[in-house]
Amino acid sequence: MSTGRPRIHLASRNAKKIAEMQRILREHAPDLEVVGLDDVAAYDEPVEDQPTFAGNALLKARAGHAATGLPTLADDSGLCVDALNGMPGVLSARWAGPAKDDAANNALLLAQLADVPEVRRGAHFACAVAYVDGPGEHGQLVVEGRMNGTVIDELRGEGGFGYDVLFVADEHSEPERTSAELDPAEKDRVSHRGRALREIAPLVAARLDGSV
Ligand SMILES: O=P(O)(O)OP(=O)(O)OP(=O)(O)OC[C@H]1O[C@@H](n2cnc3c(O)ncnc32)[C@H](O)[C@@H]1O
Ligand SMILES: [Mg+2]
Repeated sequence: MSTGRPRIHLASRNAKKIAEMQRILREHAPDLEVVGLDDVAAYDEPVEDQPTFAGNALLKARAGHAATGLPTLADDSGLCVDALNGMPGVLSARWAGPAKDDAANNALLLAQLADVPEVRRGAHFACAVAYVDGPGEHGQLVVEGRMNGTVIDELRGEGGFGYDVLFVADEHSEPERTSAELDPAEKDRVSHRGRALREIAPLVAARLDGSV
């Protein structure tokens, strides 16, 4: 049922990512009514085959907009590890195989970094958020956010998702807490996703308002 509020489609299959996106959007664009992939008719979702986060986020947002006719937001994100030349990067979700299993991904990353000393365990999370509401370049917006930190050598914490149990953001290194040990609001404040969504939320709100 329509609430009269501007509606936006969030094209993601990752429930925990969606929860983060919704809570950040709620704070920074409270008027938006968000609908998820489960609320719209099924459509062929694209293969995420682009070399960049921005490229994949745009693929997902374009496909979502084409299928639903709704303004669509999509996030593509991942962990880029210095000692692995930026991998897993855009391959983060499927690092240990097509099952997209967080525990298997973390176990593989830990094994790959087993001999890497702490001083060389730098990494960052990257997030591109794409918004599409029409054809061509002027029907789209893309922003990017980043969170710098370190990959530790054990799993710690119960919150968050994905690689959060292995990652200590620079802002939370003293005392050391992984992203999975932070309150949701603490993670959002420093996270790649929080930064990208806080940048795009007012731009999206203005476009939905018709003021740009
Ligand atoms: O593509 P959608 O349907 O949105 O869902 P997905 O889980 O496949 O999402 P991505 O393709 O963007 O892959 C992102 C992966 O990167 C990791 N990741 C991204 N953001 C993260 C975060 O905030 N904390 C921990 N891991 C994260 C995690 O493994 C995700 O599955
Ligand atoms: Mg994906």
